[in-house]
Amino acid sequence: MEKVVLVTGANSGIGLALCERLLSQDGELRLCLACRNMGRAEAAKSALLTSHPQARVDLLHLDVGSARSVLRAAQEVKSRYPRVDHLYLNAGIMPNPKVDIKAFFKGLFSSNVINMFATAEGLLTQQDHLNSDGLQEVFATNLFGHFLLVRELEPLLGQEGHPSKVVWTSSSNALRSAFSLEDFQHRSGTEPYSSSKYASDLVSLALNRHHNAQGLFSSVICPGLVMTNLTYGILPSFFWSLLMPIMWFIRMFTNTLTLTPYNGAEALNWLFLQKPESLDSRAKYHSLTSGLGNNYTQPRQMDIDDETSEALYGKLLELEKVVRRQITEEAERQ
Ligand SMILES: NC(=O)C1=CN([C@@H]2O[C@H](COP(=O)(O)OP(=O)(O)OC[C@H]3O[C@@H](n4cnc5c(N)ncnc54)[C@H](OP(=O)(O)O)[C@@H]3O)[C@@H](O)[C@H]2O)C=CC1
Ligand SMILES: CC(C)CCC[C@@H](C)[C@H]1CC[C@H]2C3=C(CC[C@]12C)[C@@]1(C)CCC(=O)C[C@@H]1CC3
Repeated sequence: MEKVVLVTGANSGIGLALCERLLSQDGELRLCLACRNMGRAEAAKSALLTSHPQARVDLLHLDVGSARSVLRAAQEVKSRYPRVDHLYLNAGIMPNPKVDIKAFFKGLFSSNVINMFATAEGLLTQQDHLNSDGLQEVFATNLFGHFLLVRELEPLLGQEGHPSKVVWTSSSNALRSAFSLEDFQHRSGTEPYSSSKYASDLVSLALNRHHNAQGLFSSVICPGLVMTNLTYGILPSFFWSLLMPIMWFIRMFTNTLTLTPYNGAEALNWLFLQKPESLDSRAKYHSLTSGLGNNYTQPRQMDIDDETSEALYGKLLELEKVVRRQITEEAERQ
């Protein structure tokens, strides 16, 4: 049977580049683009079919920021496919980003300049709000919706003799300093993006602990700094044009400025080819691009521990119960 691959946030940026690369790799794939905007999903499908006319590309309506939409989409997946071989949890948002310009110029002339361009530590804040489920939107989109999707699709992930891979698009901006177990939705801070990405690193570790035996293997990747809708939302394009020469120069000293979605998808594509049992649960797989433009993937140990990972996993299971109850009660009232 052909491999089934589902990609969230597949209609643009790194997700779309991954789809292109996967189809070039394996013409037999059954590729499912899971997107919230069906117009953009159709456009992405047409683009993929232009370069791969024989490809089997399906669309799935999925808003990962809405628990109801996740449950509905998961039902649809179960009715369409007997199993899911690769589940790419790639959709993500960074709403209302603000750059601390003073910190940037201070960092630019310090020994921390490379780390600053790689992680954005101390540079970026966002303004978040509650979504219709009463959850913080960044947490709900980047983390919880994906967690719920994995929970719902468990019967399709890792069947007898067929291990499945779950891959989270995390970030180098996943920082322990932005995350707190007591405030795992990041209600009170100003770095919800960083917190949600750190949480995805923790959840991936917990999924491996709980589900490797059943054949579900979870990994996290960092695509590097890539020019996409997400990054264009951080600064006006005029600023990006000014910054580009600096970024090309910095690329001589650090390999994390991958810049194009194709390069950024390197680690996602690399993981597709690996035996799941050979992967390291505690490593983040980084897409890197050398000064000469060569792409490669490198594992780097994450700053995570079992205790925090297990505690967060427990809290997410609790929250899942609450959200499911809420949805059932609302359905009964209608
Ligand atoms: N660009 C970068 O430098 C980096 C990006 N990342 C991560 O890479 C991932 C992909 O982002 P990138 O390609 O850069 O940015 P894009 O904005 O191009 O892609 C994000 C994708 O996620 C989708 N999406 C957002 N919210 C939802 C939702 N509620 N339900 C379903 N889909 C949704 C978007 O759909 P729509 O078109 O409808 O908005 C879009 O397809 C994200 O997780 C991001 O955090 C990590 C590190 C660096
Ligand atoms: C104010 C300006 C003249 C220059 C600001 C530069 C910053 C916009 C960038 C420096 C490091 C970048 C970075 C990201 C966004 C843009 C920067 C902050 C990310 C946070 C984008 C999303 C990620 O997940 C990781 C990236 C790390 C580096």
